[in-house]
Amino acid sequence: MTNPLYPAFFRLDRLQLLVVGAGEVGEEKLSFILKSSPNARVVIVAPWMGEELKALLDKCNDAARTQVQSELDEAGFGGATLEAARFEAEPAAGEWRTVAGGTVIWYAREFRSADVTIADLVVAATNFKDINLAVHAAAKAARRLTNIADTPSLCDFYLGSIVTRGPLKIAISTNGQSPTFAKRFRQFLEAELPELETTNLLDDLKIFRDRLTGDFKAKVRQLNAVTSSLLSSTAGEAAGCRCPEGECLVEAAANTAPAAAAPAEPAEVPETPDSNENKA
Ligand SMILES: C[C@@]1(CC(=O)O)c2cc3[nH]c(cc4nc(cc5[nH]c(cc(n2)[C@H]1CCC(=O)O)[C@@](C)(CC(=O)O)[C@@H]5CCC(=O)O)C(CC(=O)O)=C4CCC(=O)O)c(CCC(=O)O)c3CC(=O)O
Ligand SMILES: NC(=O)C1=CN([C@@H]2O[C@H](COP(=O)(O)OP(=O)(O)OC[C@H]3O[C@@H](n4cnc5c(N)ncnc54)[C@H](O)[C@@H]3O)[C@@H](O)[C@H]2O)C=CC1
Repeated sequence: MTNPLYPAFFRLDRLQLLVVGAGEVGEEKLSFILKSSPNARVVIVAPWMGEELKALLDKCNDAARTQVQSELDEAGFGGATLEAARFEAEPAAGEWRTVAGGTVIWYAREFRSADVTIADLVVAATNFKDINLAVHAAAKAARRLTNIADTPSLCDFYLGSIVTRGPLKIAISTNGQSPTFAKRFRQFLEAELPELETTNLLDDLKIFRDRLTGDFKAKVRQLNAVTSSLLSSTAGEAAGCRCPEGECLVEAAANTAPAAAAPAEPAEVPETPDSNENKA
């Protein structure tokens, strides 16, 4: 079977998300969305909201109340954010903030076609096929990107399992074939990828990258040289080396760190088939 899905990473603080339905599935979708993108702006339309989702949102809100601006800035969530979308002259049944400046607003009523106009992305998660179909029809008529949770064939995009390690974000999809495998593979990667070392490695690489001078090709050469140990550690594993607890990566991070402190002269590295030098 072919797999033509194209992954992209959305900035949900700049986009408005509409979720129709706030029961079990709405809770599952929103818990992962807010975990990965706590700065998201979300509008929920549903006559009732499940207790678990309410509890999750209350917890986010409580944490947000004790948040101080400096912590937000430090976590990279500072600065201007977009206002959350609202339905004019309609009272919200609930409004929650998150630590990262995200907002969730709930309107306790049935879905109306015009609701989709406030959103860039629409997720339908009600337990009624006909309502989900109505959400799909309205969203597509308004050319919104649409996810109909119970009908993969109507989805413009799938929600994936997500692994976050500092700046590294990995999204997993099985092309809709086995969400349970996506979940298990997430758990596998979460267990394998050390949080601190992965974050440090990427932070060092950013420092190194920011200090590079010279033309594009020279920069690519230096970045390839300093990261080549990452590939050799993978090659080591392929050759039978089983490093427990992600030690290969830790080692690679350690080897990379000194280079981050003082960028080396452009190193001559052999061309590899995946060399990026000619790509902008
Ligand atoms: C197409 C897709 C559309 C979409 O929702 O975007 C879709 C569709 C459906 N899911 C169903 C069931 C389950 N979904 C999960 C879990 C997750 N589902 C997620 C994504 C996706 N689910 C998209 C494809 C992703 C891909 O390409 O792989 C994850 C990854 C992300 C997320 O939800 O945010 C999240 C794991 C998050 C994590 O833990 O990391 C579990 C397991 C569990 O809950 O423990 C079960 C029960 C067991 C099972 O069926 O596997 C059903 C049948 C409903 C029914 O039978 O009534 C449908 C409809 C159908 O397939 O027809
Ligand atoms: N994609 C996925 O990962 C999964 C999808 N599903 C499918 O998702 C669907 C939803 O199931 P649950 O969340 O368990 O249902 P649920 O009964 O827990 O919640 C339904 C929600 O829809 C809302 N709703 C009902 N009528 C509405 C209307 N006219 N307008 C707006 N909101 C309305 C309710 O207020 C409630 O919040 C099912 O069809 C199920 O097959 C189920 C499991 C996983």
